[in-house]
Amino acid sequence: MIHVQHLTKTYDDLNRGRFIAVDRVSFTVGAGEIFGLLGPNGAGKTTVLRILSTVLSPTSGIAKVAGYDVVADPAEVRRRIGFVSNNTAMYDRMTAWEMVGYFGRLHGMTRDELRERLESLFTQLRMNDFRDVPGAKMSTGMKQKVSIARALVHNPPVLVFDEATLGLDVMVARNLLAIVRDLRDSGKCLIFSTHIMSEVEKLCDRIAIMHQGRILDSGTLENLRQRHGQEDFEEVFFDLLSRHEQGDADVQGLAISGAFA
Ligand SMILES: Nc1ncnc2c1ncn2[C@@H]1O[C@H](COP(=O)(O)OP(=O)(O)OP(=O)(O)O)[C@@H](O)[C@H]1O
Repeated sequence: MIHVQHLTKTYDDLNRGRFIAVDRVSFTVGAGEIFGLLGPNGAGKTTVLRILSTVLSPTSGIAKVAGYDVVADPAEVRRRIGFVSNNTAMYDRMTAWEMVGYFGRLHGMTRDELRERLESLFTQLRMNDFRDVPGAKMSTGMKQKVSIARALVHNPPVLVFDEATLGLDVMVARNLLAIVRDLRDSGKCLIFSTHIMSEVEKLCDRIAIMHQGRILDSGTLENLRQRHGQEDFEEVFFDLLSRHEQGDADVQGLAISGAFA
């Protein structure tokens, strides 16, 4: 479903000069799988996800969604992907129902298709009790559900969650994680980016640890624990980051050889 190979993105930054935000990143994600991108601020997670959703173009490398290349077929990619972040803007005067419907129309859905889809989405995400509440009066949890419904309205097979739990209280965040699991169980292909270790531990089928634009290691939680001889995932994470910062030859070599891809 998602195929990323040697993806690289450089920015020409006034202060830093030519800056490599994403450095030869490779991974694949299948249907019915949650792939976690875990990394500190500035690791390059959002840049990867923006390239996948065709908002940014890569400098080099390949990114494909459901078989379509993000550079060659951006419109086909957009039909098959939904993007959820933590800062989706709401229209104050539109109700939840109107807002999700508006995005469905942008995707070219007909009136009848849309009515049926909205009924089922509002039920699935338990949004019926606030379908007529305008954006200005929504709680943070309601807004987050609207942004998930917006991303799901055209029923894409691939979904991207970019730091989606940031700023949510514990209950709302739990609710979001439960929705992500349900989506996985219904066969969707999901990427979930976060800097919160416990979220990937609880949620993700496979995890890639990203730092300074590179994937330092990836695999199931169990693979990562075993490979690094640590039961505690936090230790695995900090060990990898500090070895990378010290320029450890093993970590560099493995990343370059693609052993962690
Ligand atoms: N338009 C831009 N011009 C220059 N540098 C940029 C630009 N956008 C992002 N960067 C830099 O690229 C690097 C990766 O940023 P990115 O937002 O992808 O990281 P992230 O892992 O998502 O972190 P965060 O959690 O802080 O969003 C950072 O050093 C950032 O400053």
